[in-house]
Amino acid sequence: MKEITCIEDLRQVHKRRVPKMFFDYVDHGSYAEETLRANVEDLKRIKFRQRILVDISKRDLSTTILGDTYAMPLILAPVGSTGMQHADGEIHACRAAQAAGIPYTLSTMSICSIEDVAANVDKPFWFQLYVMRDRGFVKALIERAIAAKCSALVLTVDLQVIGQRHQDIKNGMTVPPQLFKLKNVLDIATKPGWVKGILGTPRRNFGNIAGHLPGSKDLESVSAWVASQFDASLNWRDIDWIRSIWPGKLIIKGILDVEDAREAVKIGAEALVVSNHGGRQLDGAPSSIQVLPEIVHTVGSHIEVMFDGGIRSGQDVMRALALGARSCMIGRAYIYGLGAYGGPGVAKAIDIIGKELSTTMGLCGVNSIHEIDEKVLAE
Ligand SMILES: Cc1cc2nc3c(=O)[nH]c(=O)nc-3n(C[C@H](O)[C@H](O)[C@H](O)COP(=O)(O)O)c2cc1C
Ligand SMILES: CCCCC(=O)C(=O)O
Repeated sequence: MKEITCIEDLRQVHKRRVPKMFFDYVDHGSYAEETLRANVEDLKRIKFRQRILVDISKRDLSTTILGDTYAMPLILAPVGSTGMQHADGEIHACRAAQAAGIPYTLSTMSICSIEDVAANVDKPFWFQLYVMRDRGFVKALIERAIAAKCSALVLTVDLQVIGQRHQDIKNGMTVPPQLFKLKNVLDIATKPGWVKGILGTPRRNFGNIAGHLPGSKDLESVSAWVASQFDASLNWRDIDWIRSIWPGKLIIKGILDVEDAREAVKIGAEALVVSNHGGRQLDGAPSSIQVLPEIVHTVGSHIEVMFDGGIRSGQDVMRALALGARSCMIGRAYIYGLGAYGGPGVAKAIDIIGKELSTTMGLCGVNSIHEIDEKVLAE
């Protein structure tokens, strides 16, 4: 891994080592991918203000997230099917996050279940909830997260219907995935390391939602499956119900609009994540960074504002913090590391971003996270 110097290097190795259908699932976005591209490009356009001859010998990346102290303002985002990128991927990613001193969020759509992860890590992790039609099942999921001592509930609110990902349809990324489609068989045959890993674990199907998957002989497109299982009627009034079951910290993920941010404050969420789901849902939505300043300006003193979308470097984290985010989630950046090298690859991704952030702070003349504001940006 010595020659891996940036997240793009991890992406290239991921692409070589993991079957195309799973790499594409990560790398792509919905429809024409305008929002996916805008996330990355709009971040890159933001320029820093270099400052010199400031004592930057004692830089400290530590910060608090929802009152707990972490090594840096970085969170591993919930990513569905992580365990198909690398065997037991969720356990490896969670361990890497905990070793680096940052939070890990387990998706409802994970391969390793809440209980699998809890049994294999030392500290609490966060749980991301998708609200399905079967409310008894949703209640049971929340109760499982409580039993596993999850320390925050991340309620994702931007996927009541799924934005189409063209590549997934072409690749046979159905529920379950069509591994035996001829072009996938030919491709998978060239990825022996991945095959060995996956055959070596019993965890190869969605671990949290057994009973809500198509029968063994049925195949459903992801959109048909989401339409049959997810609750499109979910609305603000349901949050009280979730609150009545979940006693802990609640984070609303998937906010792009100031009015919605105000609602999140009104219902008493502890945090919100400014997010367009990594350009995988509403194509044509603004980039996350475009809407961040106004949301922070409006609700930032009432609720903790987190950010995700397009972060591929520590420079990008600095840009989001400069525009008012308190912390950033990364999705693809750590999954590229996982697909490339498993747990050590996730550790590498976190390390790369942390070092880039530290250097960027130094070159902007800043020593601590709470000093970062728009003064680190060029006019
Ligand atoms: C492959 C993949 C799967 C995802 N699955 C979920 C999920 O299950 N739940 C969720 O809330 N967000 C999910 N997301 C969105 C991420 O949590 C996050 O918002 C997004 O990846 C941030 O953008 P970035 O990848 O540019 O960092 C997924 C993202 C990717 C790339
Ligand atoms: C059915 C949702 C799958 C996970 C997800 O959120 C995503 O692929 O973006």
